[in-house]
Amino acid sequence: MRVAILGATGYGGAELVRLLRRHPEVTITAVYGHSQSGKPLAEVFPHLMDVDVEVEPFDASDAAARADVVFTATPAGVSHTVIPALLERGVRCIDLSGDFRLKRRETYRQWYGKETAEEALLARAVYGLAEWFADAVRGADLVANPGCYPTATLLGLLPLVKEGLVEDDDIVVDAKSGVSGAGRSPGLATHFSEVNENLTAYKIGVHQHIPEMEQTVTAVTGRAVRLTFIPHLVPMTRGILATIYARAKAGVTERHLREALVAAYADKPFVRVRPAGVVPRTKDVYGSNYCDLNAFFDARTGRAVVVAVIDNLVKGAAGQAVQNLNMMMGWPETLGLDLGPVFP
Ligand SMILES: NC(=O)C1=CN([C@@H]2O[C@H](COP(=O)(O)OP(=O)(O)OC[C@H]3O[C@@H](n4cnc5c(N)ncnc54)[C@H](OP(=O)(O)O)[C@@H]3O)[C@@H](O)[C@H]2O)C=CC1
Ligand SMILES: CC(=O)N[C@@H](CCC(=O)OP(=O)(O)O)C(=O)O
Repeated sequence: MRVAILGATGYGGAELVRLLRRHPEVTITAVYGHSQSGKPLAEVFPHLMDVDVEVEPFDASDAAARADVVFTATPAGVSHTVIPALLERGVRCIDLSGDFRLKRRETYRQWYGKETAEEALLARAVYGLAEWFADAVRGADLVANPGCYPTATLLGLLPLVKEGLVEDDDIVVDAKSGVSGAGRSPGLATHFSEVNENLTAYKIGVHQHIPEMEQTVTAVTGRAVRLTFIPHLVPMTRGILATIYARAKAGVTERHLREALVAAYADKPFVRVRPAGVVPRTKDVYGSNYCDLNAFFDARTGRAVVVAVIDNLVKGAAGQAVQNLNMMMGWPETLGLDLGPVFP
């Protein structure tokens, strides 16, 4: 299978190269960039020095001639301008950005402050939360790979709301991300001396992942929900930890909560429900496609608590995108993703 990557000079794109070059069914036939076109990829990323490809300017006809599948790992507002031309030429697409995740154009406009695709194309896109929408992903020609925060949050939350173990009206998600979640472009918000030994909440109540999470809870439960979601920037490179709080329904105990997680992910190779009482940590999944989860019950306040961790660049981006490719192609879900976590 011939694949091309647009945005290969970014963190998500580089991580796709790292994973796909070892994938037994895949050949990377082209990598496209933006401002760094013309350079060898190894010059942009010395850790990929044995990958002998040059970064090229993107052209849809060229990509369609050279690839069966194109991954787009571009900033918000870009992929919706290139994917229609690829689909018209019969190329299947997996988009790592937010452009095709929300079903309503107006919602995207409101939360991203940009334009995106026509609603017919948004309807055609399958939301690639692989553990929950496998059947739809199998037949898809356009997959919207989930956001990093929604991946961790939804994997933890969906089993509880689906089984009706918690009230829908008071869900709070407190999430922390490493700085690579902000991408490679330098900026004041990610400047070492301002991030190091610092901890900050940001985009309180206005983060663009809020409608994605709400839309997906509704898709699974049929019920409208409003989530409080507060992201934080943590002075580490990779990793997301989401702590989800919700009022448990009467009679619900930690055993019920954990049983719901175990049942939801019994045959899912990348979700690991930890033994009772064990708190997942970001280093337990670093560099891997795992999401580690556990549920707890705060009996004093009646709150269910779920802790979920992922590597934002793997399960939160490139790893989940490869998982989606495997499912689209009917290959084993784990192909090319046998990555043990790096510890410590
Ligand atoms: N980082 C993460 O943990 C996650 C990221 N995502 C999403 O994935 C996408 C990529 O993220 P990430 O890799 O972190 O971002 P980066 O900023 O690291 O990389 C963005 C890439 O897109 C290219 N690019 C920038 N502008 C344009 C343009 N106008 N047209 C074509 N290409 C362009 C950049 O090229 P150049 O070299 O010129 O800058 C670079 O290759 C984003 O939408 C992000 O929100 C999703 C989940 C997790
Ligand atoms: C730490 C950090 O800044 N994280 C980014 C993650 C954004 C992202 O991945 O964007 P989309 O999924 O919407 O494309 C943020 O919070 O905006």
